[in-house]
Amino acid sequence: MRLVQNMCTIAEYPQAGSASGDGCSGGSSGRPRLIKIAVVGASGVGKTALVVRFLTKRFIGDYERNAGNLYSRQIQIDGEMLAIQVQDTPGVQIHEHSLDCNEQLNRCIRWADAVVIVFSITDYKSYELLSHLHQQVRQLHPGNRVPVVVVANKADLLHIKEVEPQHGLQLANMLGCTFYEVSVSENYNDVFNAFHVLCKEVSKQQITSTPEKRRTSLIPRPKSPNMQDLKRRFKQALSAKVRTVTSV
Ligand SMILES: Nc1nc2c(ncn2[C@@H]2O[C@H](COP(=O)(O)OP(=O)(O)OP(=O)(O)O)[C@@H](O)[C@H]2O)c(=O)[nH]1
Repeated sequence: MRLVQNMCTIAEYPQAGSASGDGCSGGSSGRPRLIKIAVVGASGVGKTALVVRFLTKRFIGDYERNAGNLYSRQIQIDGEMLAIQVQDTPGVQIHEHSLDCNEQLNRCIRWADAVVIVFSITDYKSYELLSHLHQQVRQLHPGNRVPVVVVANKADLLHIKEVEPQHGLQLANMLGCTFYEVSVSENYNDVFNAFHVLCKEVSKQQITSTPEKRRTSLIPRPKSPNMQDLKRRFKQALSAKVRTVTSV
């Protein structure tokens, strides 16, 4: 859902595509490194609430349907300032046993360095979407282990739960994802931790795959010139020249 109230603390970008596309700007240019995160899941599971909570620490319960907004924030991780962009996405649905993914959602997933898949413990259908969404992420990033975090939201509504949090954990483990059970409405720390862990993982990946690092690990360093050898060769060349001159 989209925020009804105007959030001036958050820089909002008009289009996901307008952001720097390499996912690793900054570094040598002095700008903070960029980490792009897409938040996906069924409608009404609390995606916007989660993003807003992470960005502003506040829980705002009044939303209208989300058209897909991009927000940004800078956070410090392990002493390094990182620019985080979070893409909120419209809710997805299952259509005849397969994911009803529109091009906008696919674009967001392709754009992202990491993905948060959200479901609500009060909505079994949103839980069923989890493995479909995970598969979609893997398909859109072939050969690339994009970090994925699974967030089970609305933990404060245990009395109307349709999914055992334990089942969410088991499925996330099976898919190789980190799992967080949170209540966006009641707890900021769990929300922050989920994003923090994700950012750390992406950051680690970016650092180990920067061109400079790759180049230095692949290309052997040229040997430093051996001065003794150079002197010997210079002497040889000189004496050959002297020999030629005296023979003339
Ligand atoms: N009780 C409770 N309500 C929550 C929590 N998180 C979100 N909500 C409520 O759930 C409703 C849906 O939240 P949104 O953040 O708009 O959900 P969404 O996934 O962005 O929805 P779409 O835009 O339709 O995709 C809102 O009324 C929120 O106030 C939570 O942790 N606990």
